[in-house]
Amino acid sequence: MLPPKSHARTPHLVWDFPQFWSTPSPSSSLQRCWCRARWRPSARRWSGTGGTGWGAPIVIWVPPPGELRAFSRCLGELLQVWGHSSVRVLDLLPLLRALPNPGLRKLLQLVQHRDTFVETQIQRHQACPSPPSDTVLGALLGRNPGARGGPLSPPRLHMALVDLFIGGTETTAAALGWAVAFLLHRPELQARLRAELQGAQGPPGPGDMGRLPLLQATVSETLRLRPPAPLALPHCALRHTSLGGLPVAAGTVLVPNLLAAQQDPDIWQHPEVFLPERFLAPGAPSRSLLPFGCGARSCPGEGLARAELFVFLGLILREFRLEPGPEGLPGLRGSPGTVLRCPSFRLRMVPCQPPGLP
Ligand code: HEM
Repeated sequence: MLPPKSHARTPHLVWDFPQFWSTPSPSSSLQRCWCRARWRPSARRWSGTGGTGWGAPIVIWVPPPGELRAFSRCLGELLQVWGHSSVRVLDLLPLLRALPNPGLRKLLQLVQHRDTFVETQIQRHQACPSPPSDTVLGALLGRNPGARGGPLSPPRLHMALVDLFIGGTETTAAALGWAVAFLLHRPELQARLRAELQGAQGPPGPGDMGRLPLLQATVSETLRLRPPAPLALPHCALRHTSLGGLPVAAGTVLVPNLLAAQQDPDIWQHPEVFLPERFLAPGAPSRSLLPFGCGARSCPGEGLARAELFVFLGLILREFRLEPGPEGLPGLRGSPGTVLRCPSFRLRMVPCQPPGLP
């Protein structure tokens, strides 16, 4: 239901995701917002202090937990309904929008909920007496002199936040779910990963990717075999061109099939098998790995998503042995949709001996 992306370059949001990610916690207002704020029922708002000794206390607005949970549910549902065939078909045959369509009606209700939440957040931030400048919202509002690009106009700001929420939540969560599901099927690989992690100094951080090659390969292989956005986003050709020798007329909507490309037997050996080791072999076709798309409009969240997956998976595997739950091993067939999710499953997380203890 999103309009196809035009390749005419619109001003791109520029900020450094890894930098936000790696800012040390006590001085990061992102952390401050989410971790140090307190809900004050009498005032019906969250407040928190900088608390780092470097300035006056600040008051920040973070939505109450119930509101956040409802928003998170709304995003999950929205992606599900958006991926439904009755809604997807409208991208290809827009005339069908004139006919009654319960899926479309539900989608529009969810979009309304999403927009109200985003708008409320912007207003809360703007009403803040001393808004933090080094949050994503602060940067988009042009309050961070260190961030490139000026303030965004209100509609652009709104859609930029929507893009971040839609693009940045379910995708990464789905990839983490898939990684765990595959590792339940390969306990011996889990043991090798744990050995790699326990041989490293301290818990994994985003800067450790080069030092933990098997963990990094596991993230890549998960993104290859089950790309969370299997059909990326539709793109519209602005002029006549060709692709792989095939003519493409101006106005054609192209839907890249990343799932199929990443299982092309001409490129990947045993393409349907979960084999992180393939990325450790010399000559691995890493350049053909495209879970984030490619080109000028590829995913701007790639650095953040890779860092999140690397760190979260590493922390889980360092501390726990993962074993199947009472229902046995999880299925590995995804349900089609905008985001390729694994079927829900239960597992046992058995604490491991902390590294360094005899
Ligand atoms: C494993 C996690 C993720 C995957 C697999 C993924 C994948 C993708 C893909 C395939 C696209 C479409 C690229 C194209 O059209 O060629 C995309 C677009 C986008 N993603 Fe991600 N993404 C992930 C995480 C994130 C995160 C964490 C964020 C932000 C916090 C994000 C924000 C966006 C945005 C804003 C777009 C639209 C870009 C544009 O229109 O130019 N994504 N993503």
